[in-house]
Amino acid sequence: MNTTLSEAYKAHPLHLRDIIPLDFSSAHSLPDSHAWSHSQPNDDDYVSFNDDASSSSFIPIIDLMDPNAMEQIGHACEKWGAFQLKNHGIPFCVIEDVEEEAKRLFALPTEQKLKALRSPGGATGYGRARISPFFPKFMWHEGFTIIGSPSHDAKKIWPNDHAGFCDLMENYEKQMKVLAERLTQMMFSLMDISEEKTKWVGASNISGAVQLNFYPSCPEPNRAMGLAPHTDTSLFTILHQSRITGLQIFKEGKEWVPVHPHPNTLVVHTGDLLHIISNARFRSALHRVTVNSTRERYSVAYFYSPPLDYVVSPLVDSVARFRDVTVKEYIGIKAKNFGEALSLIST
Ligand SMILES: O=C(O)CCC(=O)C(=O)O
Ligand SMILES: [Fe+2]
Repeated sequence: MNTTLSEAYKAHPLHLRDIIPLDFSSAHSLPDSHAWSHSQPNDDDYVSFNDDASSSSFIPIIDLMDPNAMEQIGHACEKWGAFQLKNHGIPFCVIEDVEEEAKRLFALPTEQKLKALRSPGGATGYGRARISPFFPKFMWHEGFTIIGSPSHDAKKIWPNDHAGFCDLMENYEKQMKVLAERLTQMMFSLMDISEEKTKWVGASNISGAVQLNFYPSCPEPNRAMGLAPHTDTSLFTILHQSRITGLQIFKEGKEWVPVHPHPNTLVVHTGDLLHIISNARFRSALHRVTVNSTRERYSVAYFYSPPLDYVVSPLVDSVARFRDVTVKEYIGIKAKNFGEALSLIST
């Protein structure tokens, strides 16, 4: 069982108030604790998706079977820090089954979900987004984090009926890992990184996690926030989003752009660790999630990172913009300093 990523969070315990979500099923108005001061745009503020729209307005959709996929991925990671991926090889039914299990989980009564509440020093189970302590207001969101086997947490929720959930999640994690390895090899070959330095790819002790996200429909979506702006701590993240728009990427430090869901495509975000390894060539994507008044939204994120003791450093020939840091150390810096983490390790 891979519990390594949990180790990195033990030293950074959270207060229970930053872990226990609101009981959204009984929230018929927006409590002050969840009311963000300024108006949040939602997807109604954007023109609906249209394939003819200017290609520079939407993150690129890349076909993994395209002979030029690697170059396209490089370009997307430089410009956007994100892309959508089709023909990725993960069977549709695998993704659909995981989304169904996420729906089954989040539809449970609050007291049943709270049985698997993340412990203050823990990394897995049910709870608010980990970034909650860094914002003055809470988010319109519930999450469930899985590292390795989810059986320990799932058993608390479904004492006699957790095997199906666990099998589907473990299979999803396994399949995502294979895809992540393929993408890592592509990104590393774009940067001319030698095989000597990428021996960890394919190892069993990589740091991987699956995050199930639920955004209930919200009585005042324009004053609420699904997930506040953040970058992922991972090397990169592979995300499945349900058919509801909500995810937005901050493009080139200028504007929020919606990432509209497309059937059978996965979203890939560059994370902080790839930002460091590429010496800021591949930028970690600042992203956030908006909510809406009528539709619930689900997403499933797979975070992929090297083993905890791997030393992350810029693996390019130019002057290094970041100092060396182990994955575990960087997770600690991010857990304490959030948005300042990259600048704290800048040279
Ligand atoms: O729900 C989404 O689309 C994004 C989720 C996300 O950013 C995360 O889990 O880190
Ligand atoms: Fe994220």
